Amino acid sequence: MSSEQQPAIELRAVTKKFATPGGAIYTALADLNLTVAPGQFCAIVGPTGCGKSTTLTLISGLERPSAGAALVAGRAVNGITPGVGFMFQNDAVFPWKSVLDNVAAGPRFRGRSKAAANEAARDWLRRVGLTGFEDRYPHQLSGGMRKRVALAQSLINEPEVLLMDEPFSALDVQTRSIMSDELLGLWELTRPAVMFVTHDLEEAIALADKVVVLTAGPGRVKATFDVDLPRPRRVQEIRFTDEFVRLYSEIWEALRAEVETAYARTTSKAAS
Ligand SMILES: Nc1ncnc2c1ncn2[C@@H]1O[C@H](COP(=O)(O)OP(=O)(O)OP(=O)(O)O)[C@@H](O)[C@H]1O
Repeated sequence: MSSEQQPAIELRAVTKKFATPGGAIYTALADLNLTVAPGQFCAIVGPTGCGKSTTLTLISGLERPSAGAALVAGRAVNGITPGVGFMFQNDAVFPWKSVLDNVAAGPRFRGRSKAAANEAARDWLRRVGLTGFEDRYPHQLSGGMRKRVALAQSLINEPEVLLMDEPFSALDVQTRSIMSDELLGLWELTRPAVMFVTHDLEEAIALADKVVVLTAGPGRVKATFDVDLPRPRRVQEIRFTDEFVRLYSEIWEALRAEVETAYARTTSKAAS
C-alpha cells in the first residue's frame, strides 16, 4: 500500500480493558475497527461511557490497546505520537503564559528560535481573530477566545492528525456554533485528519465527512455514515437543509437504541 492510500488513523480489532478499583476487569472497547483517511473529518458519537475518549487516548499514545493495534500514518502507536495534536473539553492552555507565548510554545519546544516562533504565533493569532490580544493571559479571555488560543496552539504545529474530545461542550450555544464555523475554516487551511468526539449528533453531522456510531459499552462500531453535505459549510444554516434532516433521522435511529441501552444500565444500577 502506498503512503497516499494509507489511512491517517487506523484502529485494528482494538480491545481495551481496564482494571477497576474493586479488582474486576472492565472491557471498555471490544474488537473496534475504524479508519480515518488523510484530510478526513470523522466524528464519533455514542452513549455515555461507550469508550469514545478511550479511543482517542489509544491514538494519542496515552494508553495502549489490550489487544489489536492503533496506527497513525501506518505506524503502530508506541508512546506519544509526533504529528498528533489534541484539543479537549478543558482548555490545555498554560495559565501563566501570555496568549502569544501559549501559541509559540509548540514551535519553541520543537527548537525554533524565539523570533521565528513568535512570528508564526502572530500569524496564527491573526487567523483565529486574536490580533491585539497577544499580551493577555488566559484568565483575561472569554471561553470562546480561550478555545481560539487552544486551536491556534494545536494548528501551529500543523498536525497530520487532530484529536478533539468535546472541545466546545463548555461553551454557550451561540459561541459554540461560531467556533464550529471557525474550526471548519481553519481545518481547511492545513487539512489534518480529525477525530472529533461529541455527544451532539447535530454538531457531528454539521462538521464531519463521516459519522461513526459506537455501541453502548463495550464500544464497537455499530454503523458508519458518510456525510456528503457541500463544503464550505455554515453550521447554523446547513442544519435546516433536507439532506441534513434526512441524515439526522437515519443516524439517530442507529444511535437511539445504544443511548437507551446505556441509560437502562445506569437506571437499573441506581435501583439495585
Ligand atoms: N483509566 C481507567 N480505569 C478504569 N476504567 C476506565 C478508565 N478509563 C475509562 N474507563 C472506563 O471505560 C469506559 C469508557 O470510558 P470513556 O471515558 O472512554 O467513555 P466515553 O464514551 O468517552 O464517555 P462520556 O461520553 O461519558 O465522556 C467507562 O466505563 C469508564 O469508566
